Amino acid sequence: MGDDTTGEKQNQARLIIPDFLSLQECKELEFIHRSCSTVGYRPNVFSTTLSHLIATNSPHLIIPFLSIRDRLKEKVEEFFGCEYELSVEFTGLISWTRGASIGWHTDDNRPYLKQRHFTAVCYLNTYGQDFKGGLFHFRDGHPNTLVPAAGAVSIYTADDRNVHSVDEIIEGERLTLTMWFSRDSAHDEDAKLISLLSSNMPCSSSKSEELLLPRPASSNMYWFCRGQEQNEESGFNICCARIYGAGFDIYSTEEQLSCSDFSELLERPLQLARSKVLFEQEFTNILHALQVVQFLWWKAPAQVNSLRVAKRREVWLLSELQQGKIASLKFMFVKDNELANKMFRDDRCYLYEFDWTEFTVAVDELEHYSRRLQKELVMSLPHWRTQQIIYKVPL
Ligand SMILES: O=C(O)CCC(=O)C(=O)O
Ligand SMILES: [Fe+2]
Repeated sequence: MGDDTTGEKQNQARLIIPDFLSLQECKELEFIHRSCSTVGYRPNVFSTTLSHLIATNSPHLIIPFLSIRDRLKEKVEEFFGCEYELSVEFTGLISWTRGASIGWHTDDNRPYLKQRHFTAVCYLNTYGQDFKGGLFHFRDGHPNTLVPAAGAVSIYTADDRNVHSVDEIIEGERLTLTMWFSRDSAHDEDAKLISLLSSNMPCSSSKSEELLLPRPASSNMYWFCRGQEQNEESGFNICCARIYGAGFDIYSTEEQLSCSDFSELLERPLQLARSKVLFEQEFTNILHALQVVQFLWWKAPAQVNSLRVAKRREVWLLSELQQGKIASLKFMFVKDNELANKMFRDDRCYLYEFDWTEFTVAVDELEHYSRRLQKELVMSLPHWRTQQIIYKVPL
């Protein structure tokens, strides 16, 4: 994000820090977003909120947000001189794809947004490398244009000292971690999240050992259409499109693929295939399959050297019949293949030399990763309940 862009100290209205997050932190949040996001609140925008993670049986995935969230809040309070006064009003991963943009606005520009006092936007990927378009502009003052780069954060007041806009995305997916802070503790998201967690968490000791697997929300939250009109005859399911976009196919062992219950199909066990080869293991549902695929792409470069020996799984060559089934599934879940490809096809996943052994390691590694986060969550929750605040508990 440019050179020294430390913002307008004169009126203390904005602060830009180029390397606030490590690349590893950016990649981990990217993994979470690509595994869990739903269709967002504006055209061509996707989002992953903390409450959504809790509601879809993935509460442990809020753990990677915590230290970043704590550091950001501290930074905002320090810069604006309001130590211990702010509440987090919203935390979410937001991605913008082709066609998304926003004109001049302030972040408190609606009566129901007046509680938003400060904004922090962390850029998780990089202009020119991961997406084209999507430059950020402040209308007044300096700096006026920000070129998003992974790890940078931009902090500013949500009022009219910081009228801003984002250029249209031309290609790729522009990803941010966006947070809003309020001086009004009535708008604290932590209290709501803690109460959600308490009602959604497996609390008995036997259950807390059980591996948390994602549970899809209602199918319309994953259905993307041009112009956002809900239409099953056009558009596509974003979870399927992301799996296809990474070079995999989806296979179901269901005897009959019927169109009437087609969205339920994604809530049932599914298998993954690639280049006419089927992987033995069944995944619990489409979100679980998607999570495995995204985990592989997150970890792939490092995994080659992994010493862990995976439990062996078989792979089989697909029969003609199975290939037919794969094609009908694709036809059901991706009506607009051209649009799905434009949005989610990642050529890097095709160039990469794929290997089923490495994939098997990724499946096991994901389980270890989830168990580790789960353990941390179970240990942290009592502290959060007592303090009524969500934070990284030193364990
Ligand atoms: O992503 C950005 O750079 C800013 C987005 C924004 O202005 C908003 O969501 O209000
Ligand atoms: Fe904004």
